[in-house]
Amino acid sequence: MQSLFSLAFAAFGVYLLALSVYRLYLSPLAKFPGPKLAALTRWYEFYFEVIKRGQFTFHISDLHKQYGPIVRITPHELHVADSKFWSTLYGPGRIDKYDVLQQRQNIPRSIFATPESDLHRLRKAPLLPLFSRQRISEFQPVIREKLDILCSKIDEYVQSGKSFKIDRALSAFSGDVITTYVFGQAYNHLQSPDFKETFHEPFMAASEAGHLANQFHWLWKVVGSLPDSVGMAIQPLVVPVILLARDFSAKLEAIQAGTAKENSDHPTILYELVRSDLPPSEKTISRLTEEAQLLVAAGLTTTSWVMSVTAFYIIRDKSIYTRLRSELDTAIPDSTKPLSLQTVEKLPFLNACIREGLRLGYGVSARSPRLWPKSLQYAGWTIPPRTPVSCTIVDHNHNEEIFPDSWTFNPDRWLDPFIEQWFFSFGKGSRGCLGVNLAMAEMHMCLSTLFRRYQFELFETDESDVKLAHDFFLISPKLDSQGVRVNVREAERLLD
Ligand code: HEM
Repeated sequence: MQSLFSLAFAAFGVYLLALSVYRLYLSPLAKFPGPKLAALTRWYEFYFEVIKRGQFTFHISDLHKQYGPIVRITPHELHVADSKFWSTLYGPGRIDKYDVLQQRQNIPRSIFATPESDLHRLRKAPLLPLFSRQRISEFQPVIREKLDILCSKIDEYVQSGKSFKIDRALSAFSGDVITTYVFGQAYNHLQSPDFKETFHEPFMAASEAGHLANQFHWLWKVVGSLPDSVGMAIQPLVVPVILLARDFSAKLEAIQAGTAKENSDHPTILYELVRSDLPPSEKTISRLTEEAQLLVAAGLTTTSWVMSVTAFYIIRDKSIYTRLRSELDTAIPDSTKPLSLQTVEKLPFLNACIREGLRLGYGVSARSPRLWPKSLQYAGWTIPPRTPVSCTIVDHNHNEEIFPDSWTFNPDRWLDPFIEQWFFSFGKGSRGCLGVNLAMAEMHMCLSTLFRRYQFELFETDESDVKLAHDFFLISPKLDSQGVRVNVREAERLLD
């Protein structure tokens, strides 16, 4: 028995040795620059993502300073820090995503996580028309209705003189907008006292757990199979995501059974997907639940975070605030009348503030590798076909040649039309953001309303509360941040 054990141990040792020799010297990626440890094992990535909690993105930026614009970051992956390469890598064409990352968010059959480009195309097709400019324009009354609720809640802070967390208010707003569009009914987080109840914490916890699931693909299955009480004891924040998925499933069952009541004022995504000509295998409750989870998470966390970052910088800088207020006062002479998206989306300075907020808020901070079917050329290097290669928005947004003084919030840089070609915040190509029109509509309507109606001041909040400190795929500032806290009063009219 003991000799059998020794034999197995020795065989494992030989296997590890052979694997190491292959990865370091024989692999088609062996010639690419980068640390030997990263080429040898994914534990390198594990250390920065799991132990150091979302630090690999920053470490990759440091590796580029040492090794140049192309670096081997894992045994199987390359990373490029070059803004000019974006349009090639994320350009049009049938490009697969990296299947190793498919399990990280526990939504492997959602469009975001689907690796194969043909299957992705099939799944995305019925969603595209629902997020067109036209459809989002027709959805304005819902955004306006949620804005009215948001303003009525802010009015209570005006009356009481109490400070509040504007990031939580915006999270509740975006959450209620997207859940209304996905299910036809909101979770009414805008009504929760001090916006305490939002999906923010569960989604962030799930997002961080994704780093672990990225290494151990069975993680979500194990957590899902545990009794809730055991799961709660191990990771109390992740269980709400699993409960949420069950709630989404129950809603879908009701829709498929025809027992849920459809809202006729606007199309509702899940009803449309159930009615779509997707094959039946694509319309199962479990598959559509994953799609719903993606839509809510993608729609809520990115948009509300970018709005919070934008709001912070506008409030902090008096001259930016005053310029924006005067543009809004002119464009919206009567702030009590229904706001039109078509009016506010044309405002140059508001637009510039939002683009700059997107630049410093990033939206998504992690890499998203693509696998090209053919070999790719980059700066004299030939990248073998189907090698996972990525660029990161954080590197691009701090490219000092394109965005000089890149850590400064400077909306004016977006007033030069030349810069538009470098706007990558919503990704590119067929895998680019599905929700860009909805996100832009929410940001324009919400920020113009808030800054037209109210005068905000920061309360015990500084830049570290909005600065990316942990890449959990979603953006996280320092972990002990208390949020973006503000005092508020009614705005006085500037132009009379
Ligand atoms: C400020 C807000 C937002 C930002 C910065 C943002 C950014 C992005 C980026 C960069 C990607 C591409 C990721 C990749 O290449 O792997 C993406 C994908 C996606 N986004 Fe957004 N997003 C925002 C808001 C939204 C909203 C409101 C929705 C609404 C549901 C949404 C839904 C999606 C979906 C479904 C995908 C996956 C698309 C696909 O795989 O084909 N996003 N987003």
